[in-house]
Amino acid sequence: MNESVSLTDLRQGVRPVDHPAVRTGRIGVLLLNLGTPEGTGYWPMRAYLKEFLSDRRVIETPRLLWWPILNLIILTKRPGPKGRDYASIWNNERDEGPLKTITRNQAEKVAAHIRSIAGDKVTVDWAMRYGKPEVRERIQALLDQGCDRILLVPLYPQYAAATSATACDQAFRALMDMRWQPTVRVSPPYHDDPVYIDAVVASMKKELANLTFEPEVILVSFHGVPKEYLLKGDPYHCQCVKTWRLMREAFGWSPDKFRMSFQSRFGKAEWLQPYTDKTVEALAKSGVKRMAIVAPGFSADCLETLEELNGENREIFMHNGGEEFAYLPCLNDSDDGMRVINHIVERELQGWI
Ligand SMILES: C=CC1=C(C)c2cc3[nH]c(cc4nc(cc5[nH]c(cc1n2)c(C)c5CCC(=O)O)C(CCC(=O)O)=C4C)c(C)c3C=C
Ligand SMILES: [Fe+2]
Ligand SMILES: [Fe+2]
Repeated sequence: MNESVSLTDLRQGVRPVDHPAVRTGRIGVLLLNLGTPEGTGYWPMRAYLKEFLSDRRVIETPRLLWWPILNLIILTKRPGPKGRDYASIWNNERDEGPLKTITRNQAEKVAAHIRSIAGDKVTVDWAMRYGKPEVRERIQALLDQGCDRILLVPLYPQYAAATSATACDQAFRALMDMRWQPTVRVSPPYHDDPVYIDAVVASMKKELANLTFEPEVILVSFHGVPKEYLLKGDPYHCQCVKTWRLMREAFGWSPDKFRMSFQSRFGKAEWLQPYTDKTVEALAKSGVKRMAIVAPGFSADCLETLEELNGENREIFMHNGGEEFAYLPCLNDSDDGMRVINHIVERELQGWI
């Protein structure tokens, strides 16, 4: 080793001749979301569903049982109809799913915010657990820019093993091969953070004020998971209930007017209840004529909100006697939404910037 290089030289980028060049000293922030197919045709849909539904954090069924169900049934039958659903919400201008467009916008806005408070030493990027941009590739890009500290930000207010944990697994899998790993922080779930609750409530109030009718019922719908995951100790259910309770208290509505439910059931097993579609149908059949639905568990609008809630559930409501239905959008990259993500990133970077 060349011992003639002083500490000052090292700080200025001078290195002993036998040392490899390494860039250090920067901080990376990586926003993580779920992912979306690369296209709406059969093959991109199949590739997306295969990656998603092969994840053991998502499907906990023993592999020997799951493999034939996935490969022989689901990956044959599901890509076609689901591709058509995606086509109905696709961002044709950018040729991508809305989840991707919105997550990119969120990352750009966080980058501008962090630059305004910390200058130029932080790089903000984004990645998807399934599909592109890949987590491994974006972590490498941060390292290439000299980020030796990385903050991972799973964009899920409520923690679930099937979402937050698997996003982090993917990041840690990338780090597994590295000799010189960056220092890593993970931001916590924010289901009861007052900044998040205030933002969701403020955004809903603005949307409600623009409606031409006053809903008799507001339904707060969260993505479901199999009930078994709750029984095995996943905190997701309780975090959803707490979010709903805090929102309800902020609105001052009673639990029969401000309801909660779980959507997107998949397969035959029991999922968290009450189910959104059954709740919407029951509300309409019980004589409710005007309702609004909101999905605060999604940080960005996507298939599950734009097509399932604003499409399928609207139809269920109208078909069963409902007259007015409003879907209230997710926080997305709105000012209210960015207040939440900026707050989390700024707080979790403390001590680094
Ligand atoms: C089958 C198991 C699934 C579990 C468990 C699950 C949990 C879960 N998912 C989200 C958020 C999203 N899911 C989205 C789509 C989607 N989800 C599943 C299955 C499970 N999700 C599938 C198969 C799909 C693809 C569409 C379909 O074939 O039905 C999306 C939308 C992505 C997009 O591109 O728009 C989101 C977001 C959460 C939050 C969650 C558990 C807490
Ligand atoms: Fe899902
Ligand atoms: Fe619970």
